[in-house]
Amino acid sequence: MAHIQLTDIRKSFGALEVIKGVDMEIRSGEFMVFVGPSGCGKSTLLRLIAGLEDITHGTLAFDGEVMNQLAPAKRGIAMVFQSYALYPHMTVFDNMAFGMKLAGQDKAERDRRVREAADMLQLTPYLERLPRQLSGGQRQRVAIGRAIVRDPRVFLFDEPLSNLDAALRVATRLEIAKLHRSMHNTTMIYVTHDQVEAMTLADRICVLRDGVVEQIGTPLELYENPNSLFVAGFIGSPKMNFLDGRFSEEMRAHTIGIRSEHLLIEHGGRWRGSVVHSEMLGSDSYVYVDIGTSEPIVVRQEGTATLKPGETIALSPIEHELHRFDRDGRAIGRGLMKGAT
Ligand SMILES: Nc1ncnc2c1ncn2[C@@H]1O[C@H](COP(=O)(O)OP(=O)(O)OP(=O)(O)O)[C@@H](O)[C@H]1O
Repeated sequence: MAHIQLTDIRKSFGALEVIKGVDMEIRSGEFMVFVGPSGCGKSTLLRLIAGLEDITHGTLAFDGEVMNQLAPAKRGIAMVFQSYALYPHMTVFDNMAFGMKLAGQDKAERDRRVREAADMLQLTPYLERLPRQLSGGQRQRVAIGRAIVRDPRVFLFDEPLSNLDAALRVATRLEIAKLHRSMHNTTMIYVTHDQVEAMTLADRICVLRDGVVEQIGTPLELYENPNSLFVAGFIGSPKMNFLDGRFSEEMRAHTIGIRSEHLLIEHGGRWRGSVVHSEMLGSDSYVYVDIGTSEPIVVRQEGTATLKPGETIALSPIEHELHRFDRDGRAIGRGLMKGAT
């Protein structure tokens, strides 16, 4: 259990500054997810918190205690990486118990903790197996189990699911959500590229851009009220549609944004266009429509889309769901402006 405070954290590699003054508070027991484009500094920020990189400037504190100079092993953290790095010649049990053995914990306690973690992660039937006799998802659960038994104050995950196939990712994502509920006192920080992981796991998401924090909020806050074009375009799948000034004149915005589920295909709709392509996902469909913007806009329709490429259709936005952005990409409000026609 730790409350984490980052104050004006900066990190340079030689002359290159990659973390450029980050202020952030992560509450005790919170699940914080870092997202952002490749190279924005997510992993570096996590490694600074872990103590795997030195902080160039600023203060990192856990529960008010400054961590900057403290060795990683003394911080009470456990980290799970993309590669599981299990010892190939050791059983699952020994892999999980090894750290405690090194720390001199007695056998009965090691046994108890490993069994408890194995139970939590449904690994009990595999305790005597070697890593190579496990699936990728099971191996990653062993890596998580090995971290749990250390009873960390802070749990750090760096893209732990990115080596797994789609089905295993979902299953292991659910395990991690359950784990957070059962370890509700443990602060967790999780780096991912995956929208769904970020939206489903996070209490709050931090969107990083080029070494600075762009916005921090709950998944729904970021989805519904992004404070910039950048966050609007980054959070949500499919991506928010952006329409330029030609479409937004009466809204007095430089750009307007509208999510795929807030567009209606209807006769006499406001924008005319032609269908480029439809994707059927089973429960719903994405229809791509060329209305004269630089990229086709995407419309979500329930069920199976029956529209054919080349068909002309008309679309209307649900007006109060529009997002308006100024010339600098800052959000300036939702819906039509009062008094606009
Ligand atoms: N040890 C290092 N030496 C020099 N530059 C580094 C080092 N580690 C990271 N960088 C640089 O710092 C920047 C941020 O890297 P980082 O790995 O934190 O990004 P990221 O957001 O995690 O990216 P990705 O999503 O691709 O993993 C990048 O420009 C990277 O090249």
